[in-house]
Amino acid sequence: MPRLILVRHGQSEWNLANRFTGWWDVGLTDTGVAEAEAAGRLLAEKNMLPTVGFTSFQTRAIKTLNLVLEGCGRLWIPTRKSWRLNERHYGGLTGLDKQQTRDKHGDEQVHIWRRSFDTPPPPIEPGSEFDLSSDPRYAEVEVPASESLKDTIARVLPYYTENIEPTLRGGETVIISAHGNSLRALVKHLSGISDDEITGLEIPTGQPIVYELDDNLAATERYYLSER
Ligand SMILES: O=C(O)[C@@H](CO)OP(=O)(O)O
Repeated sequence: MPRLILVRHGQSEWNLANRFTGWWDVGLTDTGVAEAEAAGRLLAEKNMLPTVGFTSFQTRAIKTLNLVLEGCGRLWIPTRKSWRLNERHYGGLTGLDKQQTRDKHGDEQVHIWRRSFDTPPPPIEPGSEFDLSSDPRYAEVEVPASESLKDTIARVLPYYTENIEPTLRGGETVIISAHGNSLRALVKHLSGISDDEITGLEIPTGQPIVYELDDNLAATERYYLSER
């Protein structure tokens, strides 16, 4: 039966610094590296060995995928990257300190920007230091000015259906290394979680989540590998 392993990147520099990150490209901290390495060792211990990998265009997820695969002796498997697996774009909040933003705009407003299903954060100013529209990695992509979780789902799910589902149907054990919100999009779809409930689901860094799937790719089980 096909299996899908989801892993959120290890702790990033801006997770640690408490800054809104989104599409901005930051590295892993030493803790993040250790989390990814431990995830790889866990996959090896549990004999849950990926045969195909997918990740985003963002360094923290790519590095996590590589460290996980190295940890389980699978650096050699085919991997594919897509911007569609990127974190949700944080718009004009990108780079701001989360606590300072709460102090300025209030807890309620910041909670809406962070966890509303369909209200996007304010758009990024064109030409701002965090504007990625001329980054060569996004040459083929219309970089959004900001995204809600709903917008994120609208670009993650077609990629899952068109590229990942056919791979799973081929009987592969697929690992996806991605981000809090691109993984929420997948968990919402696979576990049939409502719009209201999905925003409350927190996905921890560096903890492999396993989906056991049936032949129709419906989830029969979802569990944290560390709990088995
Ligand atoms: O800053 C971000 O891009 C995300 C993930 O770290 O944060 P949040 O918890 O607000 O979705």
